[in-house]
Amino acid sequence: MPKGNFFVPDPINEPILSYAPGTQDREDLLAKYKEMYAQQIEAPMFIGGKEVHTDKKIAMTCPHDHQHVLGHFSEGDASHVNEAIDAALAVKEAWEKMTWENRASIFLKAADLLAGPYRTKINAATMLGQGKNVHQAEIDAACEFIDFLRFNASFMQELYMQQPISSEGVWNRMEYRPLEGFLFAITPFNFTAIAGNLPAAPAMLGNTVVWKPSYTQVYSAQVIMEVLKKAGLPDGVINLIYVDGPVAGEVIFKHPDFAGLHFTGSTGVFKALWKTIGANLDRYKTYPRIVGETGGKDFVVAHKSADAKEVATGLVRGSFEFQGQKCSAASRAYIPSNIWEDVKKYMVEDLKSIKMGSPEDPSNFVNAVIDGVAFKKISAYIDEAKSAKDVELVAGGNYDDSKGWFIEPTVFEAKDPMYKTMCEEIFGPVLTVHVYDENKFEEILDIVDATSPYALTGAIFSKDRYAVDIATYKLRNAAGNFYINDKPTGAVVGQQPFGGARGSGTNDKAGAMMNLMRWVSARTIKETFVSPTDYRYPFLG
Ligand SMILES: NC(=O)c1ccc[n+]([C@@H]2O[C@H](COP(=O)([O-])OP(=O)(O)OC[C@H]3O[C@@H](n4cnc5c(N)ncnc54)[C@H](O)[C@@H]3O)[C@@H](O)[C@H]2O)c1
Ligand SMILES: N[C@@H](CCC=O)C(=O)O
Repeated sequence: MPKGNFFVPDPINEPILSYAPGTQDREDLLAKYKEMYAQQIEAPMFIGGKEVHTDKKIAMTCPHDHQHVLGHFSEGDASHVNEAIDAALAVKEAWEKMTWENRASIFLKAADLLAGPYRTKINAATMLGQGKNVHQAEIDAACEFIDFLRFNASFMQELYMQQPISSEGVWNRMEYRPLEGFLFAITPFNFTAIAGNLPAAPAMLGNTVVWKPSYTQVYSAQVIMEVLKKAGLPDGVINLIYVDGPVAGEVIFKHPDFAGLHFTGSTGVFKALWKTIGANLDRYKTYPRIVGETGGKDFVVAHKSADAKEVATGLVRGSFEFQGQKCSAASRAYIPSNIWEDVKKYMVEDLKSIKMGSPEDPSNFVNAVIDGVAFKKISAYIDEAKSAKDVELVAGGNYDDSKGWFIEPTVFEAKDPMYKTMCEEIFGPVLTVHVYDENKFEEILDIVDATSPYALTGAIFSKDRYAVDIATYKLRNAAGNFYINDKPTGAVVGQQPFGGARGSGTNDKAGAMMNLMRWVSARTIKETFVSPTDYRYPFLG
């Protein structure tokens, strides 16, 4: 047992490597990419101590080269879900008894493995399987994931230090127990860091987890599991299953030991899961914790005092990095009439210079969208907008799925601020701009606030401080992450804790102590040093 108050190393954000031409880092990463491209892997599920292969093999392909197979993963069924739950419950007691510093140490080691020997592998896997360019892979799969692990260890320590006061003769203590039961982590395709963090954060606090990633993120999920095992994570603490969502849900949400859901994905799926959990409430031993970070329809509003070049740059990066497949991506913009022509000119110039293609060529700013389903959905929005009345195509608008799922960064101008692509989450490289009368700033803020059911991210560009102040107040419920004179993407762990409200989620802020608090159930312990031996009140004599 520990004899000392231990402190984890102070976390600092993992430095982002530049991968500039001529650097060794770039050479190493591209060599790893080529090596992995040429391989074929067989990806098993990880249940308890076992690598589980099944007869049902599903191909993993590259978004930019959809006929190229990276390997196959084994799909499981309800029996594997049950095995994963049993494995999680079997090791629960041993894992929650492990001292917190030993749990922390495993995840800190995983962070160092990712920062060092596994950096190229996790980045290359994310480029190949999810279609990220070098920079987007680096800020996600390496840096953000490393930050989640290191900062969460520090937040865990801080959480444990929150203790009640004690009065004379008494020692009050707060014990942060893991939840009673197992947790279910369901993760999206678009961020390797989120996929890793959703099972890792509750596990760090002593919980055991069943983790179901998106089928289009399995390739990098394998690397995550490899790293966690290499770091010493005991078997059964995180059980990785490749099972269809509804099949997994059918087993998990009926299980009496289901204790919590850590979800990131679309709003529709999250609402359906919440309803299922509600309908099964009487089956559970405890009230399950439900954390979900979901969709967005993220905005950029410019004031008439804004700098047109800054706005255009914020829009190009905020809307089109990773093909707009960020929950935070700018997808609706409100530009005042006095600067629109300049903003348009700069954006069109930038978009003409943008190259689209394979992530293997780091000069390709834009790569392919994730899969055929996304391609069809996004291109249908584009086709509809192209033929809509009062909607003008400003840039892009073409797409091609002959080799990969490529869609040009596309900008529309809509006269109606409530036009469909101003309101609905498209989750692709499509930005719609509404140009407003430069003297109707406050009116446009009301429209921004009322347009969408989401409230994830948003930005105001302005040189006028009164305008910044008004927007910050009027849009206080319209975004969980609000940016002043910056694009609405790229939150950094420890700096901009991330999450939205309204239809965008429970806003438990990934990468903050707030999130960790959802994975513990506190027990208050009062110890009296000298117990009373007379029931009578002293003043009664
Ligand atoms: N707010 C955030 O922090 C955040 C971050 C990343 C992505 N997102 C959102 O995620 C979405 C994109 O990711 P996606 O396409 O992977 O989302 P998705 O909702 O399609 O899938 C997310 C996960 O849910 C699973 N799933 C789907 N239906 C299920 C069911 N019935 N039962 C159980 N599991 C089920 C999927 O297999 C996947 O693992 C966008 O809406 C985006 O805004 C939000
Ligand atoms: N945290 C990321 C978005 C995650 C969702 O896809 C950002 O801030 O851009």
